[in-house]
Amino acid sequence: MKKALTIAGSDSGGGAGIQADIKTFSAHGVFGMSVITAVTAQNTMEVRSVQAIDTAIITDQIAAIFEDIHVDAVKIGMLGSKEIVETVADSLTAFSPAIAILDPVMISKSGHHLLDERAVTALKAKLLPLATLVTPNVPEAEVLTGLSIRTEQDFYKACLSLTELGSNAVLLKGGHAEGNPNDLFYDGTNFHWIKGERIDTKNTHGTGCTLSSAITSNMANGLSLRESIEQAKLYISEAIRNSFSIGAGHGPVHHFHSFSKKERSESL
Ligand SMILES: Nc1ncnc2c1ncn2[C@@H]1O[C@H](COP(=O)(O)OP(=O)(O)OP(=O)(O)O)[C@@H](O)[C@H]1O
Ligand SMILES: Cc1ncc(COP(=O)(O)O)c(N)n1
Repeated sequence: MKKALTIAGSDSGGGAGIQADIKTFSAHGVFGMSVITAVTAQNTMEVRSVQAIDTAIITDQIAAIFEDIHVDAVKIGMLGSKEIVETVADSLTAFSPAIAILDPVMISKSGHHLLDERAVTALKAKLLPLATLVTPNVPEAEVLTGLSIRTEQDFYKACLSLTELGSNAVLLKGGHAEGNPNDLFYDGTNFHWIKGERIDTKNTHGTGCTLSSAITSNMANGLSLRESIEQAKLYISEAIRNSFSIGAGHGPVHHFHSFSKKERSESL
C-alpha cells in the first residue's frame, strides 16, 4: 500500500483540512499520515478560532514520520503563519520527498483568513520552489502573482508567473471564476484545460483540499502528473455531485471509494 502525508490544519467540522485529506487518501486506497499545523474550531458556517501548533512539534511530527516510514507523496494545505511556512519548508528541504503537492490555502469558504500576510512572502520564496505542483484558486493566484485574473488569457499569464516563482507545475482552479469550473494545468512546457461542469450546490466546503489530496493519492499510486489531475477532477466532480447538506452553511463533499481507471472502465 502506498503512503501519503498531509501537512495541514484540522477542521473540527470534518469537511476540509486534515480530515478531508485523510478521507480522500483512504478512498484512493492510500495509507494516510498527518502533520497538524493548526487546530481550527470550525463548522459549515464559520471558523470560530484558530490555534497554531508550536513549530517545534511540527518539526518533530515531520521527522518522526520520515525517519521511520517511506512517504510516497506529500500534500501541503493550511499553514497559517510565516513561522510555520518556514518550519515546513526547512523540514521538507531536509527530507526532500519525491512528490509535494502544495495547496496554498488562504481563506476559508466561510471567509476566514487562514494564512497571515507575512506568510505569503515566505510561501513564495521557500515553499513554491519545493512544489511538484501548486494548486491555487483564482483569489490565491492573484495574491501570489499580483495579477488580476479574469479572462482565459489571464489564466495563462498567472500560470507562467507561478512557474517563474519556482513551482515545477501549476493547476489554476476555476471554481471561483464565472461559468464552468475549468482548471488550467501548466506542466512547465504545455497548457491543458481540465474541464468541468458547474454543479449547482452550496456544499463545496473542502473542494480544494479534496482535489489536492486526490492528486497526491494518484501520484502516490504511480500515475503521471497529468493523469493524476484528470482522475482527481473526475473524483472531485463526483464528490461535489454527491455532497451532503449537513449543517446550515457550506456542507462537505462525499469521499466515495475511487475506482482505478481499469476498474472504472470495466464497471462502465
Ligand atoms: N460548483 C462546482 N461544480 C463543479 N466543480 C466545482 C465547483 N466548485 C469548484 N469546483 C471544482 O472543484 C475543484 C476545487 O476548486 P475550488 O476553486 O473550489 O478550490 P478552492 O477554492 O481552493 O477550494 P477550497 O475553498 O475548498 O479550498 C476545482 O477542480 C474546481 O473547478
Ligand atoms: C483547516 C482548513 N483547511 C483548509 C480549509 C479551506 O477549505 P474551504 O475553503 O472549503 O473552507 C479550511 N476551511 N480549513
